[in-house]
Amino acid sequence: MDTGAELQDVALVREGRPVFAGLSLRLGERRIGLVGRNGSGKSTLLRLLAGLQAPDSGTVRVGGADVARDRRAAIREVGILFQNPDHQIIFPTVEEELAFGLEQLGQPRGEARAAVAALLAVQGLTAWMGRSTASLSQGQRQLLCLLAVLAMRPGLVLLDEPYTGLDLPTALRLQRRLAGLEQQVILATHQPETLTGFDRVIWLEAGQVMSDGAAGPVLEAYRAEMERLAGDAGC
Ligand SMILES: Nc1ncnc2c1ncn2[C@@H]1O[C@H](COP(=O)(O)OP(=O)(O)OP(=O)(O)O)[C@@H](O)[C@H]1O
Repeated sequence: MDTGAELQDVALVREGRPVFAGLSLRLGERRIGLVGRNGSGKSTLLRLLAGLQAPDSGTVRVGGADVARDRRAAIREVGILFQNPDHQIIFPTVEEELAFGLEQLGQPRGEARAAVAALLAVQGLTAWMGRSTASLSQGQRQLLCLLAVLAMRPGLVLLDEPYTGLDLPTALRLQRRLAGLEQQVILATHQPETLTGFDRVIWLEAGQVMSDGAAGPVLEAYRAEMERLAGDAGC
């Protein structure tokens, strides 16, 4: 069986501007970080991997499936956590939010609800079952979105700026939870320190790979360049 993800010669233009032009990447490591300045293409790369955005040309495969064409496979193979949980949460209660994805995968309602109850119990969050999603704090909403992703048991978990807006204890708890995941993780962030210990880091600049390799040297080069740019801007 194919594992991991692969982009082959991916090109994408948005509003007349090229975002990617011939990007090819084989993504097999268990923990991969994405860094890069605003607009460098991190979120778009995650959306391509989730099959939410189709490339203009080239292919994006996850676990062997063409995720832009095979939506069912994409939902099964890939889970994505957006930066803003408000873009992800659509149901009035925690139970409905968590059960929705499972029902989409074909689980009967009763089974999906039982799976949700079990998932919350493992997290020590049984009290969340009937709770209104609107009553959750930002950090709790972020955790709910992560649980919704994990409930689907995808092989690949994509995380877009998962720590933004979280207080330090909440961010550290989330970081520990993510570190413990058995799945493959690809995480885009402006906080390079959260990628320490990752197997691989890819630095994107204007849709191109500036550097790609072990976390230590890539992050060191990235930080040095960001400091140089800050100096150039006279900050
Ligand atoms: N909805 C959209 N419509 C048109 N162009 C878009 C859209 N979203 C992103 N882009 C363009 O795609 C390019 C890459 O943006 P993307 O959001 O992927 O970058 P990013 O690295 O995630 O940035 P940030 O760090 O600011 O979140 C940018 O040039 C951006 O203007």
